[in-house]
Amino acid sequence: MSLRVSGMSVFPPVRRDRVIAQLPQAFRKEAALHITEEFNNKVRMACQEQRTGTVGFKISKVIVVGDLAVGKTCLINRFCKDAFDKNYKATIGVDFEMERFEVLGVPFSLQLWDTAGQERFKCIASTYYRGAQVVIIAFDVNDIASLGHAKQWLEDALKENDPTSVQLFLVGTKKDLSSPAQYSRIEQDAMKFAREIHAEYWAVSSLTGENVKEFFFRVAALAFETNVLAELEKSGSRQIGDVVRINSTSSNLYATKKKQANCCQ
Ligand SMILES: Nc1nc2c(ncn2[C@@H]2O[C@H](COP(=O)(O)OP(=O)(O)OP(=O)(O)O)[C@@H](O)[C@H]2O)c(=O)[nH]1
Ligand SMILES: [Mg+2]
Repeated sequence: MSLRVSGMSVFPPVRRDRVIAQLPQAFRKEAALHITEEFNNKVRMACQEQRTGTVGFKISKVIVVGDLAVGKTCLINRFCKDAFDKNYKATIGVDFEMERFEVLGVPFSLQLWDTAGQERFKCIASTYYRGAQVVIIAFDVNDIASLGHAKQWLEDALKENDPTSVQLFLVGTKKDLSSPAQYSRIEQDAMKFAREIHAEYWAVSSLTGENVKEFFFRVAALAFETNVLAELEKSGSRQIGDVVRINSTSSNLYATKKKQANCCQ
């Protein structure tokens, strides 16, 4: 498991290509979590006003689930390391990456949990599902069966979480391997399913990098927006600086960590 948390006490400037100033748009408007063009106004104002006083650690937990070998690890590696490995190495249990962003001037991190698709590791992997704010269900656009299994992955992930507060993404992988005609056929089914489960639909290629950055930017932006809105609602007139320190998602993360320690020794 690779743990890359740099600068816990002081925040070094975030990478310039991880700065999100505008709301990134959905891949398909017909299967989007919401279709507004800009960040929520309340969120923008809160970030603007508190820009200089903001301290602390704002973070969302993201889990990536889906059948074995659909390309979950490659997707994360393309985004976090700009690397692609054509050889399959099964994830054993889970893997973990931390990715730092700056959204509307506020530091924000995604904690990305890459889980195993292989049945024999599923039991370990599922102990890490808890406390997820975002669930990404990956399927291979060249393998209709992997889309069929998405529902089961969703159910398993939601068992460990509050279904009303989780943001869902359905991601078709390996787009480079399909012809436009094949792709558009599976896209119909995938978008239909995405709408049924209230997920946002994306299609990506980790080999070429197509839509990978756009996808994670969208995930980061929507997770951030939801996170801040929830905190604003909870805190009433409290400042976003306070919000950061008592973030409920982070306390969930600690709960997950404790659970991990119990299960995996
Ligand atoms: N052509 C192509 N191959 C891909 C792409 N993404 C992944 N692959 C290949 O698919 C295989 C499986 O990729 P992984 O990312 O390891 O799959 P996984 O979902 O993490 O698998 P588990 O960890 O077992 O659950 C590897 O051989 C990758 O090289 C892609 O976008 N295009
Ligand atoms: Mg993997």
